[in-house]
Amino acid sequence: MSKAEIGLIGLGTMGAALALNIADKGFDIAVWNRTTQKTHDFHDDAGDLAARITPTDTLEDLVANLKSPRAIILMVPAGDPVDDQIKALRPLLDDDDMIIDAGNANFHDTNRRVKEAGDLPYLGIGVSGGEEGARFGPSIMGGGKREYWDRVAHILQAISAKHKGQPCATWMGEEGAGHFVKAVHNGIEYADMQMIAEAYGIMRDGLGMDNTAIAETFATWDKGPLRSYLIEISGKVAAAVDPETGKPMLDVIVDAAGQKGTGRWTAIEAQHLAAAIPAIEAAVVARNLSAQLEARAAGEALFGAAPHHIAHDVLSLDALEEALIAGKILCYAQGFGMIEKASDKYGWALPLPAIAEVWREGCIIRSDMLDDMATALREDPDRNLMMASGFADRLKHTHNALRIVVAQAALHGLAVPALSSGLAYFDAMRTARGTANMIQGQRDFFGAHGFARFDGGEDHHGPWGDT
Ligand SMILES: NC(=O)C1=CN([C@@H]2O[C@H](COP(=O)(O)OP(=O)(O)OC[C@H]3O[C@@H](n4cnc5c(N)ncnc54)[C@H](OP(=O)(O)O)[C@@H]3O)[C@@H](O)[C@H]2O)C=CC1
Ligand SMILES: O=C(CO)[C@H](O)[C@H](O)COP(=O)(O)O
Repeated sequence: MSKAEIGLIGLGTMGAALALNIADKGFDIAVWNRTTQKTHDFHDDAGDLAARITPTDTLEDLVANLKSPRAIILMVPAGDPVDDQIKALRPLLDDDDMIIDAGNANFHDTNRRVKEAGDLPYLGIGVSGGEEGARFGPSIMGGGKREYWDRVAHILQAISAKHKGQPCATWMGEEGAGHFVKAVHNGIEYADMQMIAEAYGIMRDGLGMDNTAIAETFATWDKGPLRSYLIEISGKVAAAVDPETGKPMLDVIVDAAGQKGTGRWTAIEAQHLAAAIPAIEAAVVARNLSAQLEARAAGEALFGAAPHHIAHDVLSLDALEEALIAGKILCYAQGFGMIEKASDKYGWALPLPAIAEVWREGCIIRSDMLDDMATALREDPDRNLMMASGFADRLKHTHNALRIVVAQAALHGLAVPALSSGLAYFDAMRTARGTANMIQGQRDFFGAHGFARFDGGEDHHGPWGDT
């Protein structure tokens, strides 16, 4: 067999699907996995595609089976496994061979690895779409030197999702820019999922709807402005029945959300950047809180269950849909605002409209609304998305519904942290005169930190000694 065009390490959920996708698009690929049996099982199960796949038992064998200059994709868990693989590979590679970390790396690690790689070509690429996306067309966010991206772009664009024929695989910028954009994607994913879960909670506990009615509602919303992969799968999750018990799946799944860390990375980085992403942060906190099962049960025993039931004439499903539309716009406005801040801080010149475009298909947050976001960001990438005319009009029409949902949820003891953070962000961003003058007064009172005055000057002090 002739040498392969590209190599891949890590035949887990994503790596296996990505390798099949690459082979399916006509590229010969050599693969290696830490557990050798998995490599052979993978090859045995590859059907017609097996002819394009070279299974290898050692890293030396993998490297020997690749065309020079080589390109090797890592698809292993973030952190030490990536560093360990780089360490093991490095001595086997020539100077112009390339390592491509396609997992969910923390972009600070990618920045470091780019530096440590020196002249060895290194790319950090964010891949989104889960197993199905990896197999049939993910969204790909590339980071590293442009010339390195250009070397493999023909493969990455061929395997990516397409929006009206346009590949959803784009170079985002130098160093860890691709992994940064993927982290923000995941932060938005967390907030989008959390807001949908909050709407589910209002339907289940507030409006007393059963899973079938909830599933139908999501299916209806998926035909309107909320049309998106996450709304679609939420309807399917709500409709699914547990084959073991015959109960709705949602009634057998424990209400404690897992997380691998990308949302947390985004929240932490937002603090470093002084970026305002409250809905995303609220979604991360909500996952942390969800894990406190025993403490929450103790809280309910101590304080009693909240009243929950909301009358249907007070809160309609239409209002809930509008609240989700408003929440979604506000959450994306926050995410894109954070990307803009990072672009300035790290000097990446991140292409905001192209980011919206690359998220239109293939990734977990894909939705019809992203196409409109791409258009709005093309018109003016520096403007907060909530101020773009199309989105401002939608917010003018929907923010009152968000207000009603948050108010009713608060009155009935239903926690809606992401929706209420979205509303607070909206209200803060449409308030010219805020309340931070009080904070500045307090800071100056206890620490002589100084404050600016409306009538001029930056470093004034108050007459606190006289009070
Ligand atoms: N699952 C998803 O939906 C998505 C995942 N990702 C990212 O893709 C990457 C892979 O995830 P996923 O495929 O889900 O993970 P899996 O757990 O399914 O697979 C992990 C793979 O990495 C290998 N591996 C684990 N630890 C090491 C190590 N220390 N050294 C060498 N190889 C190792 C495993 O080999 P072995 O068989 O020997 O255990 C396995 O092949 C992660 O960074 C993840 O965050 C990105 C987008 C979506
Ligand atoms: O990157 C992804 C989707 O885009 C992965 O599925 C990731 O694992 C999701 O994050 P978490 O496990 O924290 O929910």
